Amino acid sequence: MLLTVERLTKRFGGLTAVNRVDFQVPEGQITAIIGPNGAGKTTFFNLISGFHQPTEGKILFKGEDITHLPAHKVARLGMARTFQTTQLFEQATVLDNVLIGQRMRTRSGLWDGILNTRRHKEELNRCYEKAVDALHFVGLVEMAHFPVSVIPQEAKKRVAIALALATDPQLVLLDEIAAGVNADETVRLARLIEKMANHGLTVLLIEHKMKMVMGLADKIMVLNYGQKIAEGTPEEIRQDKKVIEAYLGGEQIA
Ligand SMILES: Nc1ncnc2c1ncn2[C@@H]1O[C@H](COP(=O)(O)OP(=O)(O)OP(=O)(O)O)[C@@H](O)[C@H]1O
Repeated sequence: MLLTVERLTKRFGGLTAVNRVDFQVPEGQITAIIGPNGAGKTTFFNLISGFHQPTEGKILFKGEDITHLPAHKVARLGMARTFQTTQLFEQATVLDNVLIGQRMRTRSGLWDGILNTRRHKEELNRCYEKAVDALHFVGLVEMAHFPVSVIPQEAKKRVAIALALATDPQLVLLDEIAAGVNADETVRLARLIEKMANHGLTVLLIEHKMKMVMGLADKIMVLNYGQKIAEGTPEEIRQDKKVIEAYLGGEQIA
């Protein structure tokens, strides 16, 4: 298992956003987390990526205990997450966004940037190569020098993915990557996620678009009020009574 989570719990005052969740992410597969609004999905992502400290529980990544590691250290170990496209720098180019994002995610301070040594320059060259590779992978190399403000929404999603890929991850966390794009764009983004898995990356995604999740995921975990209420293949999840109940009156999962 690439990622193992044991009894993971996060309380915000009296509210238990994530409640004793046991969960595993197998290497090389696409795993999805679904659940109604407020179910705890984003909090779960924030916990495993080191942005929130768990109240209880344990997180193992590649066999290493990362429960109390800060986000930049988790990133350096090979876990990357996407953020909303609103966090991109609109006036900067696509390439600069990837370069800046890569540094922000894997560095804790500015000291290594200020000490402008030869080692530092070599590292910058490596960063540049990785950023260009990532743009190739997501199909954005032609837009590398466009400001983010002029590119379409789907391309912005691809920039967000390139940002994650440029940190050289083994596990990529995608947080609602298909939100706010149309049906054709959603299909194209799904193809890109498949391409990531085909290249050996492990993908964990939160997604509200059920058709996309059902078509993509090898395994799905369902959260409701912070608890895991089901886990299984898309087929198993579709037929699960608890899942159907949790979604009644909300979105359709069929
Ligand atoms: N920093 C915080 N402080 C207090 N409560 C929080 C905080 N972050 C999340 N919560 C609460 O925890 C619960 C779970 O929220 P979370 O955003 O993880 O759900 P979600 O499943 O991602 O929802 P959505 O699908 O709407 O994004 C909600 O009741 C939310 O109000």
